[in-house]
Amino acid sequence: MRFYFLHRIKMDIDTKRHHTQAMLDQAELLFSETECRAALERLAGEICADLGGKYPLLLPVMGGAVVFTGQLLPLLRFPLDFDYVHVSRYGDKLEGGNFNWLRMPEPQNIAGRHVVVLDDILDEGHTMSAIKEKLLEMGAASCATAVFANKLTGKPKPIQADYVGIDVPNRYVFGYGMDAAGAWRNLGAVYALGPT
Ligand SMILES: O=P(O)(O)OC[C@H]1O[C@H](OP(=O)(O)OP(=O)(O)O)[C@H](O)[C@@H]1O
Ligand code: HPA
Repeated sequence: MRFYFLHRIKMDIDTKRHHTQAMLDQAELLFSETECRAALERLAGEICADLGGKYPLLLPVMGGAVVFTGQLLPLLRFPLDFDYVHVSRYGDKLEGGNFNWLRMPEPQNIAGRHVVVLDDILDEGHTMSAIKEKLLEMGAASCATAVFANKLTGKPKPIQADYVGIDVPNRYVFGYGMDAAGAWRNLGAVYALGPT
């Protein structure tokens, strides 16, 4: 019986691995690793110029911001503090739903600080807008926003990011921290989902 279940789990994982690989094989490369690096370095230069003297508090939005943040931090050679926000409204889906607030920093760590929210993508803009509103309510002195990718949705957004790495077309994109059905956050380049 135990063998049957282990065998079953392995088959499920094999199927999932196969589907996940197929997703990448059918995807379109939008920005290569070299192009992503160049965009990151430009964006880091802008943040250094504007915020280098302000001892800001950096707040990545987990989990999509993990690659962007990990690549960006070593380029910010000035004093800063670090904490994180964890909120999700897509989960493994391709369309956003209700917010699932999983973590916000303690209000006493926000009050009076210049905060910089980091995220992988600004799509409809609801996530960044809601986070910024909360941080200002918590007493942040200012709230700057930086996203690696800004999606050109062609629709009005409740917020525009102050710092943008790349503009992506109005398609579902993944890589560089952005997931496709939970997978492929680990890619150093940015892809658009192919036909399903
Ligand atoms: O601009 P919006 O339309 O609000 O979408 C952008 C948000 O969606 C994704 O998060 P998601 O909810 O998928 O959680 P994740 O970080 O776990 O991927 C992404 O990381 C942004 O936080
Ligand atoms: N890709 C990955 N995650 C996302 C996207 C997207 O296009 N939009 C919102 N979250």
